Amino acid sequence: MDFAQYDSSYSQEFKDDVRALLELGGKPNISDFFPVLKFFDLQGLLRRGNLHAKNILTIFDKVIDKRLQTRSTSLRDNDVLDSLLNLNQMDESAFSRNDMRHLFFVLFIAGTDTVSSTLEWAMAELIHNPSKLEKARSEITKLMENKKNIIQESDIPQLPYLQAVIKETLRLHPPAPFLVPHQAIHDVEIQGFTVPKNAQILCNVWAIGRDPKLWSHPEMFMPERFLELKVDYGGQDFELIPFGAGQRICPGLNMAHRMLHIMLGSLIQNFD
Ligand code: HEM
Repeated sequence: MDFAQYDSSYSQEFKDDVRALLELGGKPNISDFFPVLKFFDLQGLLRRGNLHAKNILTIFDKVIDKRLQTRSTSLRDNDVLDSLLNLNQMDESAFSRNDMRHLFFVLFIAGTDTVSSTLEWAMAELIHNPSKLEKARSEITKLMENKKNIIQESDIPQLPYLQAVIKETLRLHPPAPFLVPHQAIHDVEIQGFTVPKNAQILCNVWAIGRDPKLWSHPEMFMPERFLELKVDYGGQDFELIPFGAGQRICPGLNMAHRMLHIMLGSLIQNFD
């Protein structure tokens, strides 16, 4: 079963369920404003979300079953699934099959649509701004002149304009526009506002990314701004936090950083 095979029915089903779950998660939910209504799930968001989540978990079950059939009794260590199955076989109580299904669930939900939607936005912005696309292409062509292969991870630091394109895309189109809901564990005062204990906190990074007090011409796609600004999305510069910040910052940041640059870079390098 190969998720990367675009014509496989599993990968299509899986993609549709992930997309549907993320769309449901991004919809305004009346229960966020009136928590007393949570139980009634008036918009059916929870009910529909649970259906898609169940489908995804079933697909993982099939993947795990198939691997269990093909793998021999000895412990193999070929990929993440093998390593997790080894852990599970060594001590089922320490790492159960259910833990495995849910670990894959969170990794795939958090790590697929976020990267693909950022890539789609980057391509859309570049297509609407052909001079910026040309600038990105010439930077890549120049660097790769004497190299035979497509962009590698080690090339990323030498591609400042490509890096600026990714930052500018995440500024304008953060895939998690409100980050992930957090909860205040005690009363806290921030700049004169009291946030009461247990309040749900949504951080509007979409609005921060377009705040005219922070960015000049905030609605314009201008990667050049990042060539001068020393601002990064590592969680230290609060004007650009598409991955969040602090203790719960996205653990996939480094992987996403590499994937975004390599994928966008090789698309620009190889297609017109
Ligand atoms: C453009 C790509 C991505 C963006 C913008 C992004 C953004 C985020 C954000 C905003 C959060 C919540 C942070 C918070 O609680 O405030 C998060 C959490 C998370 N992300 Fe990412 N992410 C991306 C890619 C990935 C990838 C590739 C993976 C792994 C394969 C991943 C795995 C996770 C996980 C497991 C969490 C939950 C962490 C926790 O609950 O503490 N993400 N991400």
